[in-house]
Amino acid sequence: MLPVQVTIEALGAAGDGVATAPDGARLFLPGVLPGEVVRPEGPVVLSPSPERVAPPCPHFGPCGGCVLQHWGIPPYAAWKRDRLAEALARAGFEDAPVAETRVTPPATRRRADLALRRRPDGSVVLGFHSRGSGAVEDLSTCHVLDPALVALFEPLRALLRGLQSFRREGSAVLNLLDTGPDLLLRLDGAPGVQERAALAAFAAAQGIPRIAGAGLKGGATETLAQLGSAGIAFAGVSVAPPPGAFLQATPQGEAAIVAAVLEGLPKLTGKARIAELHAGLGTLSFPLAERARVAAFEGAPEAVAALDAAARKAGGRVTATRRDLARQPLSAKELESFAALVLDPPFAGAAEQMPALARSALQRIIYVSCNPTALTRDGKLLHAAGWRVAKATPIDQFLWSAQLEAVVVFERPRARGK
Ligand SMILES: C[S@@+](CC[C@H](N)C(=O)[O-])C[C@H]1O[C@@H](n2cnc3c(N)ncnc32)[C@H](O)[C@@H]1O
Repeated sequence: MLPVQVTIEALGAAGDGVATAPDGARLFLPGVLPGEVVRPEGPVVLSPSPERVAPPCPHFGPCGGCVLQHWGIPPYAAWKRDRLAEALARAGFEDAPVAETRVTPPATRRRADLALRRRPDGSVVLGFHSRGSGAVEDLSTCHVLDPALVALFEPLRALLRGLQSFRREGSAVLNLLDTGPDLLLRLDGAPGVQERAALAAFAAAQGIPRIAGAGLKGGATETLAQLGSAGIAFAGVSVAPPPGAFLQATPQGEAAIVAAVLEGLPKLTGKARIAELHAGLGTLSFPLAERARVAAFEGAPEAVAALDAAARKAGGRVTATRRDLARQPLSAKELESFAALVLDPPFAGAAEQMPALARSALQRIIYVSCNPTALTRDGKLLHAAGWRVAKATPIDQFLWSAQLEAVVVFERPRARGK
């Protein structure tokens, strides 16, 4: 039986409040804050925290996109900073210098993967997955997404309602590029000739240069409508991303990551080279290339092709190599010629690459992390090999979520006498 009331001790990694029941059981309760007295059934807040604020979005609660809109920004940002400090402490870096959290503003997210469902009456549900269930929250608005993407919700619903190739479920990946919104539709049917005409008319009406399609379970991506070029620039270099490509979630988050990465570089001589792992489209490669030559490695074939084409046009300071770094990590020997290394691995981290990094002769490793648990695991190896943290910067790319992005600058202390 649930206790009558509990006090919230802290927030857990998923943003739920943690409390201890009288019988010692740990309770995880959504929508509460540290210090609040709460009736667990509901939960019902009996004494609200002074840090509690009114959530701005009408979908907050059921929508799984945000979990912390009810918390004031200063304590929320401090919580994210503490989580980074804890992740590093668990790796052995007890006193790592952790900067203040760089928080990104609302209404700036430029990438959304929206779930789609067709109701029995033919109408379309479009939104993020509901919290704790497979259902989809039908969104009228969104306070984190860029308004240019929110403005597409209703027109997309109307388009999808008329598409026979959308039977029961699908998703719409929207990337807001410099050239406008880029749309990738993953549907449970294949659009025919007439539907392609409807998609082209939709693209023209909504100022969408490209619409691509793919099956629900992945497979080949094909262009369904192309009215113009799709592009985005990094440090002034224009890249043509494949549909649905990875982008840093907000321009402000990207700028904060780039700034922290560049700040973490050592002094570089004219001939210095930087190794960059998990380079994607070159978000970091081109800013890095303003400081040194960059050898960029990336596993996804479409991303590396886009990066390579842009790099060649830009004059060759970036070389792009396709490499699966989980199967074929760079060896300590291969790393010898680099002045510094930047890695920005996927959520799983870089377990296979870390042993070679730890024992390499590198002096600096700049680790861009989107997963504190993987950062702890990967950081442990560096700690054991004598590395220290020169600076760690938490970056709140996913406002009001429990996710945490960070740039951590690892430095090898110089051997005595050198
Ligand atoms: C977090 S994204 C970062 C991309 C880029 N640095 C950026 O800022 O846009 C991680 C990248 O790692 C790549 N990746 C994932 N697994 C990989 C692997 N086994 N080998 C090489 N690259 C991989 C993904 O394709 C993706 O581009």
